[in-house]
Amino acid sequence: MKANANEIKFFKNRSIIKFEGADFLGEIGIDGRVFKALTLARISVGVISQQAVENGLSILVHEDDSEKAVTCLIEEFAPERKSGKVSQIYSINNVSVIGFVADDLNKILSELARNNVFPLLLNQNSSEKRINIVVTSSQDEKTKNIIESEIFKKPKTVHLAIIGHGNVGKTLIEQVLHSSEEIKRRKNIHLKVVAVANSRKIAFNKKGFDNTWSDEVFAAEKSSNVDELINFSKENQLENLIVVDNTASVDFVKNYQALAENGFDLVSSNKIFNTLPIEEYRKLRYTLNKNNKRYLYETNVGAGLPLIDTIKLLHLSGENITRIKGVFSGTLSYVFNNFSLRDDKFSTIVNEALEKGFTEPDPREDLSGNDVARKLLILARELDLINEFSDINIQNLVPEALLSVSKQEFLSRLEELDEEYDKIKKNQEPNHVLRYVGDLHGDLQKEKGELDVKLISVPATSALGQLKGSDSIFEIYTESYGENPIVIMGAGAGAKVTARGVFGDILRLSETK
Ligand SMILES: NC(=O)C1=CN([C@@H]2O[C@H](COP(=O)(O)OP(=O)(O)OC[C@H]3O[C@@H](n4cnc5c(N)ncnc54)[C@H](O)[C@@H]3O)[C@@H](O)[C@H]2O)C=CC1
Ligand SMILES: N[C@@H](CC=O)C(=O)O
Repeated sequence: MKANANEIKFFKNRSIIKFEGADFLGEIGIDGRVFKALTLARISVGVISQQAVENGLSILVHEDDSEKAVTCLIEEFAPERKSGKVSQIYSINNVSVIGFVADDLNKILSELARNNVFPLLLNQNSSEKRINIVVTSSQDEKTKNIIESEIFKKPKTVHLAIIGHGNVGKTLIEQVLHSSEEIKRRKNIHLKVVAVANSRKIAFNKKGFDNTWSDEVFAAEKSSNVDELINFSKENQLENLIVVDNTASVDFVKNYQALAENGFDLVSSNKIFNTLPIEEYRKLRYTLNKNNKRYLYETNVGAGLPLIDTIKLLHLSGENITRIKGVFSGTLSYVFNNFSLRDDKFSTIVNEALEKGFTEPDPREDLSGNDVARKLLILARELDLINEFSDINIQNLVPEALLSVSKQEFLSRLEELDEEYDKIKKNQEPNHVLRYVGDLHGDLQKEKGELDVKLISVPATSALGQLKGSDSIFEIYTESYGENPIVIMGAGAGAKVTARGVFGDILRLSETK
């Protein structure tokens, strides 16, 4: 029988009466006495479920009748309670019942489970495919929405919380708002941005933000706090939750665990989590598995380039990756591509990269080599290597004296780097250019690989030497491909390409939700 729009029934304010006993198997007349007692008390009975294994009965009644139902059963079964045959009679209040007809109950149950909804009661009339499920009232609207979108093929609503609305986050929100109608039409997915946060405050809009989102964030009064986000998602019973971390924050990643435990899938352009000590890295993966949640971070390396997925697939399919090297930083690509060819000062070009939105919030993260080192470590861990950040040999381009000053002071003293880099440029062999490279090598079948991050001088005619703009290049050497690496090249930084990559991760999660 086909599902039909008229067949969803929704009743709030119900209670489950639980009747539990030690061993009723083979006992005749118990059920009859239960129903007779309830009938004499003029209590109307709804969904009934019999738990053969635990030897119990669950009966749905209106919540106004719940106390009376428990009392009349306690009276009826006084002797059995005394002998211990009936162990417990009690009620679970604040539940709702949803009745529907579905062709594929398993699909619905798995969608509900993915959203942390586990029915308290379920009964099914197999010939009619009619199902009644009982859930706690704090999840009833969410349950109804999920069932409706499954059986009536209504657009599936995916609720997005965007954390960080700087270069990448702001562009992402604009891209989502711009494409949401098209995605609804083509994919039957309704993307709603319901929360936007920065380091100070968080704004919510249950209906979904529109183009005035930044005014709403400006006017928001709630302080930026993940508990606010979790409470908001619960109070509003939001299904299909994704949190998107577009910060570079060391603090925000500490919330991933709690978010996964509270029903959120995760997407991140922030690289910090994947470079934490391996124990913490593994702990989140364990929590994700346990809670049936996913974490995607394609933009962690190579911005919008399809790098992590490619490496994951190669590795998963058994291909032996023997080395990965290249220019991993869009910022340092831009800086050295331009500095090598132009007569401008090093500081001028670094400032340009900053203005173009290629750098990390603090550009010293790029110039110190930390950002490239993180990317290298993320790739190493995709290959199941257990390297730590401290294993990486990093050539830091920031002078010691500027490492611990404020970002503003660093930027105002940037010209102090000019003389040094001018010298390095001039000391190269003829027709050579500077490139800042990452190299993962060694025996990658062992527990750990060798990770080097350094500034080198290469012939201008080489593959690295011909790099342009802010392009990154990744050479992936594998056993099957021999000496000719798989090469992935393209914009390695920039708000638009990165936001597009984050958007891709959101869609990937939404489609499998
Ligand atoms: N710019 C690029 O080309 C690429 C950037 N990324 C990554 O994207 C992330 C964001 O970069 P941008 O947008 O350029 O940075 P940004 O500095 O422009 O924006 C960062 C945003 O995060 C917010 N924020 C910081 N700490 C927070 C916290 N604890 N809680 C809530 N919000 C917080 C800030 O208020 C700001 O809105 C970084 O992790 C970066 O590594 C990744 C690939 C490419
Ligand atoms: N600052 C980074 C941004 C992308 O990860 C870079 O320049 O590559």
